[in-house]
Amino acid sequence: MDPVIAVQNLSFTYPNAAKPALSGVTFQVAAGEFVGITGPAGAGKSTLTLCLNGIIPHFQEGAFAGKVLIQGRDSFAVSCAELARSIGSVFQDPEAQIVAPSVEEEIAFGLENLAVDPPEIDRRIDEALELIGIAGLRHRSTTELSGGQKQRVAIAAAVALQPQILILDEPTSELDPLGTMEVFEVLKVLNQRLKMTIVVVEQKINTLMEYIGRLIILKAGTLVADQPPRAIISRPELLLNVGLKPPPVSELAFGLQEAGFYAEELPLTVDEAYWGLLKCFSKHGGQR
Ligand SMILES: Nc1ncnc2c1ncn2[C@@H]1O[C@H](COP(=O)(O)OP(=O)(O)OP(=O)(O)O)[C@@H](O)[C@H]1O
Repeated sequence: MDPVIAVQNLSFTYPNAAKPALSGVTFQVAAGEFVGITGPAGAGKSTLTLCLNGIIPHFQEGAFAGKVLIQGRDSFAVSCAELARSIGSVFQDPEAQIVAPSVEEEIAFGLENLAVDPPEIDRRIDEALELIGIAGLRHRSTTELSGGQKQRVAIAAAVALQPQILILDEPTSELDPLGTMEVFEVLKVLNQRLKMTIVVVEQKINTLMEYIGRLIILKAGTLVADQPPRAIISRPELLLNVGLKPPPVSELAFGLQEAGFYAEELPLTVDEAYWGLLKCFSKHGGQR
């Protein structure tokens, strides 16, 4: 099947910048994938998301080379508004993204711009709020919401447009661990229930690894790894090389594996570590 996102040898340099923000980046995303993008500050993660939703090259000047194909359409040849029909965007700071005084109006905003009929707008607002688990917020003022609620409203507004692909740039950077988990649970529902393709930039590697099917690591504008999370944690140097620590449960199991004690698949979650350790313990412990 054709990829829904194809990035081919993409390079981008901001005006007057000494070096490129992205350099020869190539990867593909298939329909229904849940992909994470991580890397240190300045690695080019935000620039890459701007290339995916067409803000680069349409609204940001700079030297652009290579190709970005969204559902087979060249981002250079198609307008941002046209791309927005296939790819929804959620940015880091919901404050900057939310423009309307009430939750209902915020979600209606994008739909009105697409000239969707009022009864259909009403239906889509209900559907999006229900799906994101914030139906009770429909009539609330956007200024009264917590950071986590605002971020979920921003996701609901993007989802109401029914994009096949959702791209999020550090959507949990302002959130505590509970808010972070809530956002990722919402993304899981969108991915599993609606088969939406999700691409999320995230630095909180522990949470990210539990949800994604593949992790792309950027460093200084280049792609340094593109593998499933279990392959990444079996090579801890990949994360350490970009200043990120592997999840503690994975690190522990990796250490035990090196010492010849842990023989199971490396765990990504505490739950997986628990069962893996229990199996190893029953093998080794039985010989006491
Ligand atoms: N508008 C801009 N003009 C000039 N240079 C920019 C601009 N935006 C980003 N850059 C530079 O491009 C490079 C990549 O930045 P980018 O914001 O894409 O990285 P990032 O990985 O998202 O970083 P962070 O995690 O800090 O958000 C950096 O060197 C940054 O300074």
